[in-house]
Amino acid sequence: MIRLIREMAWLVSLAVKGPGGKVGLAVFVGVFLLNIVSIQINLKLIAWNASFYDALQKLDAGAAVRQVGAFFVIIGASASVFLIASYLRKIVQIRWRRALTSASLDRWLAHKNYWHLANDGKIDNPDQRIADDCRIFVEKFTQEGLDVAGNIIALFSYVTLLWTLSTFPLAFTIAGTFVEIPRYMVWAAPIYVAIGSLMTHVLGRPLKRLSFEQQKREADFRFSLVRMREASDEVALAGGEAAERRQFEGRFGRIIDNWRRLIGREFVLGLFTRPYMATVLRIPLFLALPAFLAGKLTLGGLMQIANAFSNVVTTLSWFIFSYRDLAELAATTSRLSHFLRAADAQGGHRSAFEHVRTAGDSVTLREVIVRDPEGRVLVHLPDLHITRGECIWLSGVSGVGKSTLLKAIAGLWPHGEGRIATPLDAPFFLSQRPYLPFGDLAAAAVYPNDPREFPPGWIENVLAKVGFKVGLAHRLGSPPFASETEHRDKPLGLSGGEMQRLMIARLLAMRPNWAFLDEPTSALDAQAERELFLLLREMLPLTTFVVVAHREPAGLGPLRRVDLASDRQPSGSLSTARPQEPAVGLKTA
Ligand SMILES: Nc1ncnc2c1ncn2[C@@H]1O[C@H](COP(=O)(O)OP(=O)(O)OP(=O)(O)O)[C@@H](O)[C@H]1O
Repeated sequence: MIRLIREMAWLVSLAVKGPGGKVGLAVFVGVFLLNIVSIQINLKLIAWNASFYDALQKLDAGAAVRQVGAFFVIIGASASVFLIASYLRKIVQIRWRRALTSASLDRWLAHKNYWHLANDGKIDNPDQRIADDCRIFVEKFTQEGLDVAGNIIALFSYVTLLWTLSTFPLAFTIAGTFVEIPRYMVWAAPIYVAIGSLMTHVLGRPLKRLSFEQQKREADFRFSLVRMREASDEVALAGGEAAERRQFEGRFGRIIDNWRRLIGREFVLGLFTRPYMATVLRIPLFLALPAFLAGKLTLGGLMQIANAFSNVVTTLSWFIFSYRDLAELAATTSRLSHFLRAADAQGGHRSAFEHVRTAGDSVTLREVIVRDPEGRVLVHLPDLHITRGECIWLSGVSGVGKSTLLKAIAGLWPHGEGRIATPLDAPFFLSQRPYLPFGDLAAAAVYPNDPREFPPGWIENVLAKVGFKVGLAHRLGSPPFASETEHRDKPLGLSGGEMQRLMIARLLAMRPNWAFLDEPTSALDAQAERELFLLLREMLPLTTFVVVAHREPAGLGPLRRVDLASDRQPSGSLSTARPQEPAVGLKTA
């Protein structure tokens, strides 16, 4: 519990420190003050009960009419304060959600944490945590947090009132003994609520776990739908509808299973809380009845004390009424803080490789061993020195570890050892599976740059050079180019080869000194590949190219071939010993 409160405080501090968070805090304090005003108005309403019912008892028509007028004034004030407070609370929610989302995105994107977290598999559905959990946390916290604080003050006010009103004792004889409980209405309230809270807690305890699980399963289901949308071509061509349907139903079935458990538990809890809520306004009347019947209270006094009592009980019962929301707030706090802490921990993540950036004009690998996550050796490179302007062809059978070696050089892959020295100027890495961002063809061509940074016609020219000619103007969209935040629902509709041409255009746009390309032309015929490589060499004469390819990349000029032989240790071996023979052969093609 203390840990949960600490995590909650940490999340709130992130929201407050973020952009607009401090103003949010000021508004939050304003809402809190309005809540106190609302308590004062409620006290007025309790007092109104005495005046109104006493007027009725005395059949004083003038006083009764005045009290009707007073009632509308009090209710008008109460409604206004409620509406203003509720509007301002939503303003706080906007500000704090923005700040918390921004803090989450910062942590997720920093140090390539999104990559490490995805590969570790420790954090499920980060998208849900950023999109949903930030929202739920802020909504629930601003609601429940204000309620806690407001209820503490309200409780103090109502108990004081109840204490002043309930001067009469409860007297009875039990087994011949005379018992007198002074101010029994004050004691009855907490006892009544304590029993209620205990019952609620016992019956509702599994709700937090179930609510946590429900959010996770919902996110898993949604992710599978998004994945299918992304892979619509592949699924359609493979005729995978039935298989996809099966797994959708499997995931949705898991939602239903947990949902049933959740509603079952809510039902059990409701068996207690519904009757409790229904009786909370009447019980005080019954409890104060002996005093009224004994003539110690007027009708107005009875109604006033009943109101004060039910206010004490309702305030104390806040825990019971809000159990479901509190369970959701607790689950969301755990999910979000777990995610943010994991991202923070990744920020301090140390690769097993010794990465150095040097001022020199070379990439040097010394005694580099790349391993898979289980520790098996994939690649052993005793010594590799690549100088500026060279072309390296990185070859080897499928699965030997070529892509993984590139990821290790990029500083992503953490499993292995050895020294990797890279120059200061940022190398360009092209992944085997090209990524298309939201936006039009121009945005995709120069990603991650902004197309608006390029002179008019420049991107079009590069695209034409790499082979986009037909319908290029239409595909580029009309300037100014679509914003990168604009959602692109319609796919760009590129063939595998066009996608690779687009990546070459990207390379030309970036003009890096160092380019590491993972199977950049595997979808193109030999003639097209040669033309593109000749173009690259012509336009980037000083760039170093390290190309992973299954066939010799012709057109880039003289090549040095680095062949990564398949030399894996037997499956299941966790040995850290180096292979007997170096797994690399250096040949000049
Ligand atoms: N994220 C990962 N988690 C676990 N193992 C991985 C991961 N990525 C790669 N591997 C392991 O590393 C091996 C080498 O993969 P890699 O993609 O580097 O091969 P490759 O030589 O580029 O193959 P190909 O020529 O088919 O693209 C794979 O067989 C796989 O077992």
